Amino acid sequence: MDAIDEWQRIREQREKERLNREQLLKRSRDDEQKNEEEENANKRAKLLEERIRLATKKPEEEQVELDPDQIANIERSKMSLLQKTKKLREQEPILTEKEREEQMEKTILDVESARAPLAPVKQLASGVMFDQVDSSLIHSTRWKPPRQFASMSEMEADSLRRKYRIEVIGEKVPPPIPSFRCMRFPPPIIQALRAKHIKKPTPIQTQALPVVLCGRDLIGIAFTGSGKTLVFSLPMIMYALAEEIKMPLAKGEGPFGVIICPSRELAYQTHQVICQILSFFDQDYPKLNCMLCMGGGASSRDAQAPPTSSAYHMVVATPGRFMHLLSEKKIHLKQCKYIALDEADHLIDTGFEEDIRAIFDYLPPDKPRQTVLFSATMPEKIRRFAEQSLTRPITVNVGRAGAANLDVVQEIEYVKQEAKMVYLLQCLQKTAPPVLIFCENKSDVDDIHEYLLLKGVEVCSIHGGKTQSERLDAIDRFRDQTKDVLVATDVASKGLDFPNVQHVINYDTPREIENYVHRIGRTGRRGKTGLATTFVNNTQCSEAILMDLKHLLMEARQVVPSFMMQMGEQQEMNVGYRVGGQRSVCSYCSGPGHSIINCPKREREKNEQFRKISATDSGLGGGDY
Ligand SMILES: Nc1ncnc2c1ncn2[C@@H]1O[C@H](COP(=O)(O)OP(=O)(O)OP(=O)(O)O)[C@@H](O)[C@H]1O
Repeated sequence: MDAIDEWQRIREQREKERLNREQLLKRSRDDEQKNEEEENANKRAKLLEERIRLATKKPEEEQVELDPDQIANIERSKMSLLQKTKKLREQEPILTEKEREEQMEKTILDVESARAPLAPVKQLASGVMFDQVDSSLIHSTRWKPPRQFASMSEMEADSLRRKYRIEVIGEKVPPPIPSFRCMRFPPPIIQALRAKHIKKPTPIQTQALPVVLCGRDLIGIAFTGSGKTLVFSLPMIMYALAEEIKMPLAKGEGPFGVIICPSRELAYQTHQVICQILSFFDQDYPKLNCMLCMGGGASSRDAQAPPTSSAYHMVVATPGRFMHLLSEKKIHLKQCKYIALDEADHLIDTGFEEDIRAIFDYLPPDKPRQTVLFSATMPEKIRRFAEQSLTRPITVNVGRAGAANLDVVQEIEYVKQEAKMVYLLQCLQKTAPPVLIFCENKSDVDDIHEYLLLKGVEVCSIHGGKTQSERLDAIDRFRDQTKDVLVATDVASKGLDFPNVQHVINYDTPREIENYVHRIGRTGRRGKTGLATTFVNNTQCSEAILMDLKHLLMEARQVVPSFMMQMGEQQEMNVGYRVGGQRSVCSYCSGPGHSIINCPKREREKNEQFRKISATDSGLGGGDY
């Protein structure tokens, strides 16, 4: 029994050993297979990698040799930070004083123009910029130049442009047309122009009207009083007329076009110009309405209620009020294809940029539209800004942007601060009325107004502290010549058109040369000559403005007083003006006597931003207007 048990035990033992051996053998076979599979997978991955590398290999990668930059990079990576800085300093090009200054100007300008361009938010969000949009988004009108002009060769067109000193930039520029009749305006418009003694287009109108009538975007630059208002008003009327004939507007509908102005006074004036023209449309033509939309509450007597009971084909507006109506959905821009920005530099430059951007956002992003920008001055910053925001715009330029009107005789007089008021009375004798007196501050306007009233002068005044009704009343009374003298802050310096102003007196020198150009531009309009007298003294004038003034006078071939002439090279260098240099205007404000580095306008705007003074719809930006 024991032997049998023993035998049984040995058998079981052997059987166990055999099973273990088999298991071990199987495991080792499995491992081998696994290894083989892994090896194959690795081989396949390597093969694939190699194929990808070969397929995507750039020719230069085939070179095994490293290029000098790669070597330098490797070397640089081994360096300490101090060594790297030293090396970079050594590699910096040695710039001359002038080159360094130019580089600095470029950097400042790049920073200043780096803000996002004007475009509907929807368009910006989808990454579509106006200059990249297809031509189906360009507003097209039915207007065509008459055959004799359409068939004009480019050479003929250029020679006509040279004759009128017109400069154009852009593709496929329509020909200049020196006749309103040839511009195919309907009889009521021609009659309305005749009634205002407007028979022949001014140079800016000769070229810019065909551009806008064709439906192209425009950047218009021309000196003060050269008739820019008609360039953006007449095409809007023509477009509204064509649309109304095609499909009359129902109650509450419209507008087809909008003009945005930076001040209520300017909006009021432009609205009047359009209404005067519309009053010549007889029963043979559809009735067109133009709404004036501006702030100022109940006092803004001509401002209309939003269109619920009637249709408005056109709107002239200030940005703040217009934005308000848009946001309250009291007005919409679904049918609007035409938008004009008067004094665009001023609108965009000051606190209105955000309002303008918001207004653009209400325009349908996928429909064609036409944008027209106009200004008497067009600093580089605004030009860049506008070029980014328009569709293949055409720039029409008559004279240097920011240059003074050559029809104005400019006189500069040194008057001590305490003698100014008395001398003012004497100065008023220089010409017959009407005379405009400009001051920087509201309190000076009030003082002069009171003083002249006491002296028996028929005088009225305007500044930002007065009610809207008082402001418009003063403008009307000066315009209809019931008053001989208007004393004003810069609220009246931009764009306002008074007939036959004989003399503009700058009681104090404006802080910026742009304002000087606008102020003196209130005279010498419609081709007539005018006189401008500016009081200067050393208590109130900055060196930069005096240098600007000196160069502006020289450019306009005016007499430069000897004390200004003596402002020598050293002072010119102090304010950054390069005598004999190629560039002689500030790329920020077009001032001819300083550079962007020490631009008084930039300085003021920076300070204003710092103090968080934002412009309101009350007039012209911040400041003591
Ligand atoms: N072709 C023309 N012929 C004669 N007068 C004109 C002509 N076009 C416009 N005018 C008149 O010239 C005056 C100045 O026009 P407007 O106000 O449009 O000038 P502007 O260029 O806008 O000036 P600013 O830059 O000061 O705003 C107005 O009284 C206007 O009626």
